[in-house]
Amino acid sequence: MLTTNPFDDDKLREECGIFGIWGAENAASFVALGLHALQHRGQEAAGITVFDGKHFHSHRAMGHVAGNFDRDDVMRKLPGRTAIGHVRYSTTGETALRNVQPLFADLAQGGFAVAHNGNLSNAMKLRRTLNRRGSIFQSTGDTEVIIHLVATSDRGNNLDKLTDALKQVEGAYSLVVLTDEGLVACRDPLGIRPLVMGKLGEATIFASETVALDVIGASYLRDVEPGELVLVNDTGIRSYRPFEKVAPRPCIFEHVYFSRPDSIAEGQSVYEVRKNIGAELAREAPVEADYVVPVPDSGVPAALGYSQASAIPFELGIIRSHYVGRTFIQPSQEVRHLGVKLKHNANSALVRGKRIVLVDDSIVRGTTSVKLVQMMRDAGAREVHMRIASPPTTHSCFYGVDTPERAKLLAAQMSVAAMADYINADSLAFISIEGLYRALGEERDNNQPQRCDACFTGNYPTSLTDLTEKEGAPSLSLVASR
Ligand SMILES: O=P(O)(O)OC[C@H]1O[C@H](OP(=O)(O)OP(=O)(O)O)[C@H](O)[C@@H]1O
Ligand SMILES: NC(=O)CC[C@H](N)C(=O)O
Ligand code: SF4
Ligand SMILES: [Mg+2]
Repeated sequence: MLTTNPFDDDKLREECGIFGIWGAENAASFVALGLHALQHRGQEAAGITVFDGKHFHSHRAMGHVAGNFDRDDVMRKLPGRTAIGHVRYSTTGETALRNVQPLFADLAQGGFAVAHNGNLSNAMKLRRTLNRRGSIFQSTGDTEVIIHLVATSDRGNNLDKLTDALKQVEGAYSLVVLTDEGLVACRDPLGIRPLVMGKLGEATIFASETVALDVIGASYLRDVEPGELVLVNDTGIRSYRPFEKVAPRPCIFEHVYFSRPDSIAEGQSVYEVRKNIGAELAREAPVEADYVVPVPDSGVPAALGYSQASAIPFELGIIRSHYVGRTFIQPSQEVRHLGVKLKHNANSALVRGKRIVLVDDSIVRGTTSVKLVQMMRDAGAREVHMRIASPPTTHSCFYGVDTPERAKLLAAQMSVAAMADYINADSLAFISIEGLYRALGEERDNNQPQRCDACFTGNYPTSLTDLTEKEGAPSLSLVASR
């Protein structure tokens, strides 16, 4: 079967970025710019769908936004005042053109286009049911089940059909949906993935992160609320809350790694939070050293915070090449190792003879840490201490981040002491889950955590129907397995 299941996938990637705009001439150009600012969220493929008042037009392509949506011949074919777009890292369904979003279908009531950030944890089950009822899928991903549920809904208009569909899915979704009734933006009831709303003149904009508003000079209005559907069309902007209200569980990893540091996430500067995490880490896991060295780029703000709180000078002991993509997207373990070497190099003149604290945001497989600790030693560092600005990543994500299966997560296999040995560091420490919440200005409620932190705790905020069916085990075993 060509359909891939997220739990079979061995690659480590990020998530997706979405963007939608209503009411601007050449809407597609704004989407292209917005997607460019969201490129860090997905580098496999990109797509834009526009509605010109009569017809829908789409262009979807493998690769980056630049190189596809900076071409006149492509942009000329995307006319209209309303558009949505997507940058993709696959979580369900292979990296192939048929899975590139926005997905589009001509339904009985008209065209329907959707762009999705997140992952549905019961997509495989829904797909099997829909298949049995005669649905013919064009893609192998999770998102298309939403289209089939809309297509087969007996409700009246697109908004009601969409609501009906979303009540049947489980997991994480931030969506922008385009129909001839308007542009709809929505977040799942737990608000696991982000989605913000902005304004540029008369135009209304939705984007995964505020950096996508900045790039086009739009102002931030507010977050789309968990469980909210916002419909924008020529009659105005209307908000709907069709789901039973539950306590939100936004993804805590957005603050640690995924979002760009210049974004404002849930009202907080991502950069400031990362510095706070570094400062908490310095308090929780101090060490005597000569320099605090960040693992660029993502470790930089936390390292600054660590340095400021510990009064150990911040220095660039590792220089990163800007011409190498993320290590994430390399297909094999061998190439991934090579990727890390290509990407980072020691600043030997600085680190020789020094005691170094290396600060990174996370350890997933350990590939980066093993390489960089050795790189510091080869460059003559006297001691190498590793500090990580998140708790040990012990569990996989099923909500739109492509972490590897549990068995491949270093922290799922060994203790912190064993990990220190494995990466050959003089010491290794991770921030505690409580410290991470403190950096966000909160105290973790252990009975009802304020956020999704499942990759660190195993406390998944939804059922994981597909995983449970695959493993034949109740998902509660995961919840209790911390
Ligand atoms: O333990 P590992 O399996 O090596 O994964 C963890 C590393 O991967 C990410 O960095 P990456 O280099 O992919 O991207 P970045 O440039 O955004 O930091 C993350 O920031 C860690 O450095
Ligand atoms: N990373 C994501 O948000 C991916 C969206 C969707 N699940 C896909 O695989 O295309
Ligand atoms: S499992 Fe981790 S990465 Fe996934 S949504 Fe929860 S906190 Fe975020
Ligand atoms: Mg990194």
